[in-house]
Amino acid sequence: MSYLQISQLTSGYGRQIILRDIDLSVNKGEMLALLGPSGCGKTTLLNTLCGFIPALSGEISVGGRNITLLPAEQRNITMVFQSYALWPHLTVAQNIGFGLKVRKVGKSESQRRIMDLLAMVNLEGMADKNVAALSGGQRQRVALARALAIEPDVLVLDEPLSNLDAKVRLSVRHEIKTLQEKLGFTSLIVTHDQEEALVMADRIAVMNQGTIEQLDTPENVYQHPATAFVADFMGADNRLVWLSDQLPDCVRPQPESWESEIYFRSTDVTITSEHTDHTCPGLCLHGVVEQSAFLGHNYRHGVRVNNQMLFADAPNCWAQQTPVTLHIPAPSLHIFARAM
Ligand SMILES: Nc1ncnc2c1ncn2[C@@H]1O[C@H](COP(=O)(O)OP(=O)(O)OP(=O)(O)O)[C@@H](O)[C@H]1O
Repeated sequence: MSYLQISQLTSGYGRQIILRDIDLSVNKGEMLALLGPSGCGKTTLLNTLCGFIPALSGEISVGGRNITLLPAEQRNITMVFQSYALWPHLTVAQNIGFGLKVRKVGKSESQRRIMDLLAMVNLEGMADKNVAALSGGQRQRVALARALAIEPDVLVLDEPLSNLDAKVRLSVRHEIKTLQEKLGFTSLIVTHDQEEALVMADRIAVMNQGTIEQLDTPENVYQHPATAFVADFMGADNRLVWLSDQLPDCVRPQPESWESEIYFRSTDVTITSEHTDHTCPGLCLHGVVEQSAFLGHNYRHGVRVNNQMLFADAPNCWAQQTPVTLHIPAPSLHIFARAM
């Protein structure tokens, strides 16, 4: 059995049900990312786990202990917030030691833990600084150290990086991941940034409208999305609807009497001149280049295929109005059957 086990959980606000029959398990020492668009219920799931809102039905257990009905302070789950939620009038060390003081941990033990944590989050020498004088990245490290100080059973991170600028974000996310691997804490991180989830998490739960659409490794969620929603959300946002029997044999789904929705990434398309023959299995589409934009590492083209605009990336820029063939290799096509 997993360390954190959520079974058939339903919860919401008043009469409004937000989460329906959520099943989720997190192993000890694992970092699991909850990924999904705004409003899909990520924060509601964290709040239910932490005991800030009650479960309407279902069960939550940690290490075999049923915590479903326990008040927040008895769950030993700590949350790191997007807004840091530090005490502005206290120093770095006082913030980190706050939970230890509440738990009446002795002064010398407390001091030792604070110093260890300061070193772990690369804030040595900052113990006596006021948190108001720190940068965003430093504040989030203090918040992380404060959460870890009380050695929670589960650490919950609610969009911990979204207040940081792009560059700091990249370094802090690697720091959190390194720390998690070193200390082996069990954690749940909420994000709506797919790259962040791919980089940081051991497994990802993709959420949509209060349910989990796929719970899998980053590689599988990216390369083998289980549903059309996951494919689209993970960046395969070119979409075609075809009759299955019009598809080449190599990508034809079973049963054939179904309409197919096909998703693929613009980065997986090869643009070639109009009459190029492609030998490797996949889909060939004929169209005309209508737009191109420089993305830095390559160009993104808008190519009209029949009446639809599809996007395709290439290292070189294809001129507007050029007739082209788009080739998408079979493994890059994510095909889902649709009932007619
Ligand atoms: N306090 C509340 N009272 C009533 N409804 C709420 C409350 N908080 C959130 N909701 C609703 O619950 C749904 C899920 O919201 P939630 O904050 O869990 O989504 P989220 O996935 O975390 O979104 P975001 O990425 O924008 O933070 C939304 O429809 C939202 O309007």
